[in-house]
Amino acid sequence: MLIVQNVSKNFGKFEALRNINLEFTNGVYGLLAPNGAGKTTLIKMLTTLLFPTNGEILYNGNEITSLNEKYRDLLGYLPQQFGYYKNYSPEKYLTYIAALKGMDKKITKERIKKLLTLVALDDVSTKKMKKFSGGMLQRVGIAQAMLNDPKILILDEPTAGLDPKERVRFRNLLTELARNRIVILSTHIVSDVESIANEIIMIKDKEVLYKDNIENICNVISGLVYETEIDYEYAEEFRKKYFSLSEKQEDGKLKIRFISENSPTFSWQPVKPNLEDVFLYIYKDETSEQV
Ligand SMILES: Nc1ncnc2c1ncn2[C@@H]1O[C@H](COP(=O)(O)OP(=O)(O)OP(=O)(O)O)[C@@H](O)[C@H]1O
Repeated sequence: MLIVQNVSKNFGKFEALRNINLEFTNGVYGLLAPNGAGKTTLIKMLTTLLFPTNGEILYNGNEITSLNEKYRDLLGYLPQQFGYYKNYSPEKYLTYIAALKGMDKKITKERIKKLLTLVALDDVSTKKMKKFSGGMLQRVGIAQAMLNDPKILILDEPTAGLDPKERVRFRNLLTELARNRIVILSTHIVSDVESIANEIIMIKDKEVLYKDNIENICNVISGLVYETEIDYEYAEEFRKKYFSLSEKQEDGKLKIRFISENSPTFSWQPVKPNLEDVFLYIYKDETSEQV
């Protein structure tokens, strides 16, 4: 089990994270927050690239930095930007990374073959990566992070640049990988984690706001989400009164999904909140550019 205990991180006088407490067992965890909330900072501490200013991170009761190599052997990490050599093939690249990790040559060969099949790159294993799509490169990145069969797999914004089809494939792969390990996935895109995460962690104002399953998180705004149809002329006034979640043109009217804490009128349809609704509501004060 991986435990983050009373962890804070300051950069000089700037406080990036405050009093973070988290527990991870096997499964997929979605670290979901807008850009700049501190996801990468938390991930860098989990991967020992940064040290907490206060508090500690424990793996099976031991402080991770004191475990040194032993911890890094348990860890697979795909950073936001992963470096690869475009003139290398996936096979050559993975062999190179395995050598850097000091892995046994015989084991390496077998392992690379299996991993390339797992990430569906076996048919291009000897092709140079320079012609690969974003999705193919991300899968090479995952294979690289999986080389040592890690107990903890950490992926920082792994779906950036993937098309919708590649995202689906990627999600299915993660579910497969999470059966017997901790997978922590950071993203600011709700749909990346909505269908696969066992738990969602949301960070707001430098602290953990929620760490729970999706149903419980959605219950936070249960009874507050509605849909209704209004005339376009009335839209601006309506948006001032209620928080608009989404809007769609339908038969000359505006179909609007929104949050209201007032008692409903007869023309409002109560609807079940989803994770996107919670995300938009929780981070409503952040600029839309950040979200
Ligand atoms: N080395 C650093 N020195 C000073 N401030 C930093 C440093 N690294 C991060 N920060 C600040 O800490 C805050 C959190 O940054 P972080 O990169 O962890 O956010 P994030 O949620 O991962 O966003 P993104 O997805 O854009 O990386 C930001 O305000 C950032 O400017």
